[in-house]
Amino acid sequence: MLNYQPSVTNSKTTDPRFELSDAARYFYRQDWMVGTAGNLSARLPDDSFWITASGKAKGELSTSDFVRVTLTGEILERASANIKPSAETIIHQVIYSLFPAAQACYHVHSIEVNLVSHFTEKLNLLLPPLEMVKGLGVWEENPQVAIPIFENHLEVPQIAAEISDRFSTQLPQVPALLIRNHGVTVWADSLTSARNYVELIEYIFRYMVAARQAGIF
Ligand SMILES: CSCCC(=O)C(=O)COP(=O)(O)O
Ligand SMILES: [Zn+2]
Repeated sequence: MLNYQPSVTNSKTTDPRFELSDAARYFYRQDWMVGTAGNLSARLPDDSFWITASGKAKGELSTSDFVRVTLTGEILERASANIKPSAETIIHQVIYSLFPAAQACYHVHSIEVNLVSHFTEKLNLLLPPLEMVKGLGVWEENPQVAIPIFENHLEVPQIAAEISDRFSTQLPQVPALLIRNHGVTVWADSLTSARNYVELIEYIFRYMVAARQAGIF
């Protein structure tokens, strides 16, 4: 008997839009991608990337809710002409251009991100020296790790330009950045790692909010 594998199985393993949709549904259920908030992308071997279309409910994405764009933002593929790439695509372009190893870039909005973004007025937010920081790639005893913070300008290209300018001269210690009153963006060398980074960062932010309430940090 022929061992028939339906083609959908094959495309599910090779087309990152399935994993991006699953991740978005998971983040939605955590309250980190409420409504249409946030955007996710995955880089392809030709350096183009699939990104969530703008204004789509992130808890119920399908493969037609993505746009394939180049590193300069040119649209290559979409289900129909009225589907637009995320309004924040230019931030993903900057991340993929600055970090050639990045294969995925995830941006979510949680309550904790917005709370901790007020814990300092400086350009960097010091993270507590938790064991969890190792999951972000810093294997040090008592790590002193800070996450860069950017202002939430109305014009997204201005946010992207400030990220590009700052990171061109000073690389971040961890693959993550905060936009004040807005959200967090992480990048990683795989979709699985990007999902883990979001979870780790969200854990650290939850800890920071709870610790501040308890007068610890
Ligand atoms: C309701 S969230 C406002 C826009 C935003 O910050 C975001 O992450 C979602 O924008 P998109 O265009 O990617 O849907
Ligand atoms: Zn956003």
